[in-house]
Amino acid sequence: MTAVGIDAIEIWTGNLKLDLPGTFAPQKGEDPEKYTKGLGLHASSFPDSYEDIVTMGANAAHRLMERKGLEPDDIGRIDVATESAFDNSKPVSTYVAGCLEQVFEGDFHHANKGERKFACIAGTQSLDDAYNWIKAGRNRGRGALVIATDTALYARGDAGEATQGAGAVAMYIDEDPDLVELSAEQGYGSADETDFLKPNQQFPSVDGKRSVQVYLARMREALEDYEQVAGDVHPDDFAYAPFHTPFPGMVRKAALLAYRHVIRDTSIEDELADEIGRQPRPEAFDDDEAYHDALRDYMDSLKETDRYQEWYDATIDPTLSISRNVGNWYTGSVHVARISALKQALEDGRDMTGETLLVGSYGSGAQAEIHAETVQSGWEDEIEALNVDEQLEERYDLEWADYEEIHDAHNHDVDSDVEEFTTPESEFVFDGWGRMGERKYRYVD
Ligand SMILES: CC(C)(COP(=O)([O-])OP(=O)([O-])OC[C@H]1O[C@@H](n2cnc3c(N)ncnc32)[C@H](O)[C@@H]1OP(=O)([O-])[O-])[C@@H](O)C(=O)NCCC(=O)NCCSC(=O)C[C@@](C)(O)CC(=O)[O-]
Repeated sequence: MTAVGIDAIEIWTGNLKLDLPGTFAPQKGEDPEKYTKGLGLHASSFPDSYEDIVTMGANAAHRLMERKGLEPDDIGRIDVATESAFDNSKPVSTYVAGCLEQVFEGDFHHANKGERKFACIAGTQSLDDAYNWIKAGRNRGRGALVIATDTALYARGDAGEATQGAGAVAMYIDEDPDLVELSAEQGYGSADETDFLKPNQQFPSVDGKRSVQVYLARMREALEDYEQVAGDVHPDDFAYAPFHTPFPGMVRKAALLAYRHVIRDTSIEDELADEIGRQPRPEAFDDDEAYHDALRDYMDSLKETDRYQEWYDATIDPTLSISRNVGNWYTGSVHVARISALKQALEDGRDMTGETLLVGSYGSGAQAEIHAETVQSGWEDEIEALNVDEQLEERYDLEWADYEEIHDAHNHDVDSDVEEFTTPESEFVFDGWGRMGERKYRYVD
């Protein structure tokens, strides 16, 4: 069977940055360590006044197409995953195609375009659509462009304001991919939940504490479902586990639960038994409460073991390095985590070809999905070609007053006219409104 997966990937961060411990925490009267140690966040990315989900998505796709020498004719689908769309009918992918047609010869008239919505998991669902389209043989030798782009803003004063972010990830899905092959096996955990939603409103209604619990519950279901099709997962089976990362502290919680689950009935549980005992089993308890108390105690002890900490440092921590500095990119977040891990592997000189990634996506509302990816032999060139560090370094560092202005500039209910903080260069920019209320874009050399 032909391998199908991600051939190339590019990211585009919003051009502005908010320093969370340095600028945000003091204004909130909070300890900076709530951000750096608690949430695990140092900074978030924001779009400048001329940026939005279209410019960020088109800029990431432009870089990707140029680098891979792709022409519009090579692309048979453009799927955009976003939960920040500004139009209930015309998909963002049409705007992105319009942008790209300004800089490439040819057009995308024969490409199928769409938009996917299911909170943050829509990016992974778009990968599925592309994978299925290619596997079904309907692609006529062409690949799919998948773009995950979001401006994750919360209402001012909402607890979620700490976890904002903005950026896009563009991926080219093709046969015989250079980066990773996607597994056919997938596991799902899905339920009708009311934890985070935007009922025809720009900023989310969110029950933050509950959203954390729902994330953990759905991820666990997805892992169990994945094991039904792929067999039991063992920690030695995968090199990294990139997870949806609304903030690194969320993944810290998920990783501990996942580790407990995957070491159950393995030699690792046996080896740890002298130090912390064996995992509690429900049948040994008279009631649920006693079982859950025992489970919590076991997890507290597990977290402190060298064995767990070494696993966490090697397998999870490398997936969080970009997220720490950009915040939540919603649909792009798990794809940023994959890049972080592979970037760390490259910096460590690790040979990743043939290694497995266990990828956990999540979207509020709520659904989790787990699948595996096999790293391909072209991965080093793909990751080496990224300019993530330069992009992050070049962001304009917002003062508090700037932050207030730029939040207003992107608030659909506020009529504000904010000067740009950065000067666009070799990128698409928002260029005003058309006669039917459409957004217009232009490429700035
Ligand atoms: C995440 C919350 C709830 C945090 O809400 P909060 O009330 O601002 O923060 P907190 O008081 O819970 O503190 C956060 C952590 O910092 C710690 N802390 C506190 N102070 C200190 C200190 N001085 N030194 C060290 N640590 C400190 C504190 O103990 C805690 O750690 P924990 O106990 O949870 O491990 C909020 O930011 C929020 O509502 N965020 C938005 C929702 C969200 O991100 N949920 C995540 C799961 S849902 C999801 O991932 C989906 C999503 C959001 O991406 C949307 C989609 O799918 O489309």
